[in-house]
Amino acid sequence: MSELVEIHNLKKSYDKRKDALHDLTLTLPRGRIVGLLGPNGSGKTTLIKLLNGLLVPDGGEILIDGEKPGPSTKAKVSYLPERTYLKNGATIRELLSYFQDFYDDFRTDRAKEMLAALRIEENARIRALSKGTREKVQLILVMSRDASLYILDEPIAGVDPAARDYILRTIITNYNENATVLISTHLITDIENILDEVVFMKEGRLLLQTSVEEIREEKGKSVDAYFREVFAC
Ligand SMILES: Nc1ncnc2c1ncn2[C@@H]1O[C@H](COP(=O)(O)OP(=O)(O)OP(=O)(O)O)[C@@H](O)[C@H]1O
Repeated sequence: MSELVEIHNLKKSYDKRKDALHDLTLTLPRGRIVGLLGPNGSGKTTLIKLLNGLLVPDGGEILIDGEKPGPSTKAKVSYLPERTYLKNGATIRELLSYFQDFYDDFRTDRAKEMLAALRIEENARIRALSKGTREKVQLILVMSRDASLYILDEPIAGVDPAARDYILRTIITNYNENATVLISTHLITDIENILDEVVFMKEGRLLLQTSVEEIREEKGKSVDAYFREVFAC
């Protein structure tokens, strides 16, 4: 079976003086949880937007399950953006039905179970929720799809530490073994226990792609400690 994501010589610049992504080549296998890590401005969100078809590359190619980002890949990719996009006036129950109508692979029962575990009321309106609860709701909606690729941009930044553990467990238990989860975050210590591998980006380029096991065994370090060493200012 081919790799789930193949990226070849990808290039993107917002202005001519500097490339946000420069000749990036990367593959993501199926069935892995991958940390997309790098300092501020290294190109993580740009890559994520390109994977979701929200930006168009200036050069190179992205293939998801053999297809360029577009309507048919959108049906296979479940995306948690950096910022919340939920309609403020909607209740959670309305959002569940909206997701059910919109995505064939949405599992309402799974979403309800997670909402109940985090004691989030389905009657609540989004505008009445705290920022962290809104983020939890959004992540629950994204993880309740049976997607091939989950792309999570900073999924736990606004969530309290106790809920982080539940959310990370939710991520591990709610994706099928052929799916891949790509997680961009600066909270490396919090997530490194669930990661299979990491991609380090620097200045729009791939610096390193390796398994977490290799960092632990060969470098004798946690991913967080290794990241701090590699990117020391
Ligand atoms: N809309 C934009 N217009 C102009 N430049 C942009 C835009 N978005 C990103 N950039 C630039 O592209 C580069 C990569 O930014 P990007 O947001 O992809 O990085 P990032 O790794 O996600 O950063 P962070 O960790 O801070 O979220 C940076 O130099 C940034 O200033």
